[in-house]
Amino acid sequence: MSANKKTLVLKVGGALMQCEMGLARLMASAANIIESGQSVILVHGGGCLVDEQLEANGMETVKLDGLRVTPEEQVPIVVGALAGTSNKILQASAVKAGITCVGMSLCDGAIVKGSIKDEQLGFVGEVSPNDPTYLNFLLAQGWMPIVSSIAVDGDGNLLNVNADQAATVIAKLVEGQLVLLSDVSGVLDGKGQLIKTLDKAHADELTKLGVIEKGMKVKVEAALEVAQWMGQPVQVASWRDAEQLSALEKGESIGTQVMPH
Ligand SMILES: Nc1ncnc2c1ncn2[C@@H]1O[C@H](COP(=O)(O)OP(=O)(O)O)[C@@H](O)[C@H]1O
Ligand SMILES: CC(=O)N[C@@H](CCC(=O)OP(=O)(O)O)C(=O)O
Repeated sequence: MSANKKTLVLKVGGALMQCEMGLARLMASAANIIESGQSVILVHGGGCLVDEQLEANGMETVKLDGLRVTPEEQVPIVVGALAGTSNKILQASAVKAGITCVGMSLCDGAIVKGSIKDEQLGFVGEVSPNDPTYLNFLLAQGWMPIVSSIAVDGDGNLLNVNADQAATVIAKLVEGQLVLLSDVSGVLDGKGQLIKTLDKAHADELTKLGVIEKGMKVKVEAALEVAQWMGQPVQVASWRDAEQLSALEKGESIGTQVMPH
């Protein structure tokens, strides 16, 4: 791997797992980027798969400010949908695209420290960067880690972590370039138009107005946190435009550029 290129940390949302064409395109782009000498880490969600699995088991989905309230009885279903089904769907697609990948979660190699975020949310985790050794080892082999957002705390509780928040921690761990890929072209304004650049003041204003809400509120907060931490913009874009990812290398922007200031 080239030493002067930052590792690309791509976060994909759950809707991708239900779109075969989107999956194939994303993996083809990732394969090209890896081929060009840049390392890639894929961090993924799977919220819609969790919703489906909960419903199939007669359980309710409750969210607070974009985060799933996760009572103890839902933990096995959440873990199965994220660390199991979602992770393996992505691995299968990566292998098909010729990528050597390793399926993992936030529980592996002590990469992060996890704790319960807020008792109100149940088994929802907050994570902080801990030790990048395992990830760096995988990247040094030219392999692509595929990371689900399941973590564990010091007491051995499995925790459900929002995948955008998981991606911020992975980006910090490897000091990588973070791109949050969702099912929308980026952050949209009140008229549904794409916002090309977004700073904190503008994001706060749109959040107050209710234009940025739910999952996008969590995503923008995650993007702002990493942009400020790294001192460089973070992109929020669509996985439907995965072929545009190569434009990033040329310094071009895709989707919404979330600014550090
Ligand atoms: N201002 C906004 N711009 C774009 N999407 C928004 C906005 N506010 C709320 N959303 C919602 O946020 C969703 C993306 O967040 P989320 O569902 O968590 O995505 P993912 O699963 O890809 O992480 C969009 O599909 C949209 O429904
Ligand atoms: C605590 C929390 O909200 N966890 C998320 C984890 C999955 C996720 O974030 O998936 P997307 O990226 O597809 O939204 C959830 O259970 O839905």
